[in-house]
Amino acid sequence: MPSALEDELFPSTPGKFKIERSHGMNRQFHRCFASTSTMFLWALFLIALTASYLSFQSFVDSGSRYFSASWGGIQWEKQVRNSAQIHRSGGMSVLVTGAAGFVGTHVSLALKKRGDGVVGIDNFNSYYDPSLKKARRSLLKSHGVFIVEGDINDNRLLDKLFDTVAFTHVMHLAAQAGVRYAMENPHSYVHSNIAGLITLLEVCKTANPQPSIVWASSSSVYGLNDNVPFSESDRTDQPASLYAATKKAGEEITHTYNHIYGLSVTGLRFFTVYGPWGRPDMAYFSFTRNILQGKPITIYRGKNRVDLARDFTYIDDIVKGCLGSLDTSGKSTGSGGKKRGPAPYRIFNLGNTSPVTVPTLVSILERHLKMKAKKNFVDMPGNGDVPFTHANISLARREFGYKPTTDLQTGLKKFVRWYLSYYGYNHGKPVN
Ligand SMILES: O=C(O)[C@H]1O[C@H](OP(=O)(O)OP(=O)(O)OC[C@H]2O[C@@H](n3ccc(=O)[nH]c3=O)[C@H](O)[C@@H]2O)[C@H](O)[C@@H](O)[C@H]1O
Repeated sequence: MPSALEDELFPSTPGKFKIERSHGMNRQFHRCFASTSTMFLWALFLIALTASYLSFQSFVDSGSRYFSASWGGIQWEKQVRNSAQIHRSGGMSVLVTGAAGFVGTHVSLALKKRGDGVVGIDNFNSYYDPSLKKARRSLLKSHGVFIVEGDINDNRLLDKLFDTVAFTHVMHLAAQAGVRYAMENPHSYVHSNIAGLITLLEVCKTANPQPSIVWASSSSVYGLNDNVPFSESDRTDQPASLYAATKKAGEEITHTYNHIYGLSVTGLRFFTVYGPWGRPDMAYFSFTRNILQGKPITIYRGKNRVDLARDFTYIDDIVKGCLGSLDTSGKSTGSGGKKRGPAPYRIFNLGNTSPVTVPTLVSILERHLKMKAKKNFVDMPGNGDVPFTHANISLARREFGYKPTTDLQTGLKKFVRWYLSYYGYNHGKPVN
């Protein structure tokens, strides 16, 4: 005989229905009641199942976070504090974000060499070969600079760093770089250049004392501006790429934090920085690799076959600009998230003031490499590039004596020397 529950679940035999009807209203009421309580039991069961799944998930998440965290602990704190030690009078302790990046490595090294305290943070992402970033980390380690592996979106890590060291300055260089890659992976620009920036500023605003912030904007904010040379007061509301748009947004976002919380902010518009330990995604670097490997290179051309040009700026000049900015940044005025008075908000171009065309860049590389490039000229695709850049640097010169001294010929010679010593002529694989 089928049970009552089976009856509820399988009321499909026509004969049965007839019998049930003949039992009248009382039977109907019991059926209805039994059906509601069954559904109620099932609902309870499902809720309990979901709740236990969710709590298991959060246990797994927090567990994996705990176990995979590469930071924290007494030894870690000791390394952070040692790295942040200041070894000159009037020195600063600087948190350098993106410290395993191209500019980050050079700036960290220069600060350390003059006796400032430096702690780096870098997420070692794979936008380009992470082994180059790790080699830069080893270089910094040999000079006493410790890089914490972590993301600037991790506010717990940032809080912990500020709990461990009272940083006087933040040199914020962590970013998703690259103009054309923004069409491939737009969200990575939002993640690093917008969300990451805000996470960092939130931590800086509540830190006590608040640090002064110097950060990397970009020449690309000038976008379709055609006033030459580009001055800081020129319009920057016509970005040509999402990369440029996120950097411009960064300028507006930092202004807000300066205005509301009294954070001292200096934005640096870098103009196509190049040099030893550079970024493999940039033209001068990938051209070098391809020329050495006998592979063709693509040279973009503008409208009416006009050559593209960039105000290529050598890394050592950029480093001087970064240190000059840190030295003159002025203090933040807030504390505990409250503004106490107006704080400096500055923006500077850091360029070279002498644009060079891309074909000229290639011929300089050919000379240094003693090899001919296989050149493919193609019309510039609509991918965010701008036809030329040219910096007016008078503001930075006036404020902290910024004066670039390395021309492209000299700078590329140093780059090629480094490239060959790092990768050798067998290209691609580091020699050590
Ligand atoms: O100043 C900046 O704010 C930016 O500078 C840099 O961007 P760009 O000036 O675009 O440098 P880069 O890619 O080296 O291309 C150089 C030239 O080579 C041309 N180019 C490029 C690639 C190629 O295959 N062929 C080619 O002709 C290309 O059309 C261009 O004319 C940084 O990458 C960026 O992160 C940001 O910091």
